[in-house]
Amino acid sequence: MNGVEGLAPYRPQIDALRDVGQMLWQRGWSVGTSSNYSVVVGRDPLRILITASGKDKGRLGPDDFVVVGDDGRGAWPGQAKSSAETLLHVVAAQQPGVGAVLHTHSVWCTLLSDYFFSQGGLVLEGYEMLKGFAGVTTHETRAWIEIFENTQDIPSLAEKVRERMTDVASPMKFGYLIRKHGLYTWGVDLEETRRHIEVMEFLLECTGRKLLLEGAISAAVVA
Ligand SMILES: CSCCC(=O)C(=O)COP(=O)(O)O
Ligand SMILES: [Zn+2]
Repeated sequence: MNGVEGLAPYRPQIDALRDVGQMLWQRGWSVGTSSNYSVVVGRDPLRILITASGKDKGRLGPDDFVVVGDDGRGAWPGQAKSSAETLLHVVAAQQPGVGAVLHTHSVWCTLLSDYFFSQGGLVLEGYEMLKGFAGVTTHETRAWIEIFENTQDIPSLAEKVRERMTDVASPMKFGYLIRKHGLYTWGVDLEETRRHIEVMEFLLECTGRKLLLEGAISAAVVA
């Protein structure tokens, strides 16, 4: 079996990820080859279909994907190099109820992840759109979105993320930010994860624009 022959059983999932890539690129959240996407295609052993590294996410080709196992390595030889951030997908996919992971690099995520970094995270609260997150039934919800320092040491970041996703007392829900880098979200399947990323991006943009508005109003009051 050569590198891409093994992808044949996963054509429906590949097509779905290509569509998501086009949408996220059009929204401006996955430009310049940034971002990576995955879906779980097997359990026992874990198998994740993930984007190959360095590809234009708005124009993903049918062979721009890799199937990896829980060590983040190709499940068979000869495949392309998987995303540089593969282990962040593996850690999320290893958690119960996670069937897909999407990572984006929007302008608002990049700026807010730096602005709120010293506070360890940011709060999303009071917005009706919070009900777009699975299990949330009221706008009177307080979602804490954690921010991790950016690093090129992905195995070490993956361990930090694992600790917070498996924290029994208060596990991270919905997603997290990486400072000056981007957003990771997950869900039971690609449909739910796509909704989560749209909701998260919407709420982060609200947070950023509100800060700008408040700044403009206080400047006007002073003047
Ligand atoms: C210009 S994108 C820098 C790398 C990155 O953060 C990313 O999301 C894409 O990396 P990949 O290896 O998955 O293509
Ligand atoms: Zn990234």
